[in-house]
Amino acid sequence: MARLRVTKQFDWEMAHALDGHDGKCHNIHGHTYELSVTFLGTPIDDPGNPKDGMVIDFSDLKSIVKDNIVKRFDHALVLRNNSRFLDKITEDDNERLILTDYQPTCEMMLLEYVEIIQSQLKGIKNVSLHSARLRETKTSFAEWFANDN
Ligand SMILES: Nc1nc2c(c(=O)[nH]1)N=C([C@H](O)[C@H](O)COP(=O)(O)OP(=O)(O)OP(=O)(O)O)CN2
Repeated sequence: MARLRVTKQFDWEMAHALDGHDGKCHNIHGHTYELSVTFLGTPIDDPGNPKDGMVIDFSDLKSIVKDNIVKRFDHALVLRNNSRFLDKITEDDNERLILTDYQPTCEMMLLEYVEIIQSQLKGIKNVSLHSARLRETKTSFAEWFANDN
């Protein structure tokens, strides 16, 4: 059977700061992030199986991303764990403060999301993560492709 790709898109609101950046992005600011995830696989050929004809059920894909990424990052403030803002903002002030051990750029956050998604796919045969795109603004996004890695 032919292999093909299926894609699902998600979005959420999130703030971040790029400490040390030489432009305006060193300030705390927010974006509507859009994550697009594409899976490659062969449709299940098993009449009677509830997933017959699907590479991966869009609903299962939704659960993977919503439960593990969107629920955690939506309306979060993402700061590097040595951010200068940590003198002023704590989890008491902002219950959705997420600290990262990397600079929270579009690229680095996308790498974290790819790792999360891949860990959730372990044990699922016939399908793999093909690519993912994280859009930060109307004109800026980062992309990851399995073939590049
Ligand atoms: N390679 C990266 N460069 C920048 C990142 C990033 O994550 N990776 N992030 C920022 C800022 O956080 C923010 O996204 C601003 O980006 P920019 O595209 O410059 O946004 P603008 O709205 O100013 O751009 P327009 O072209 O006017 O839409 C900066 N760089």
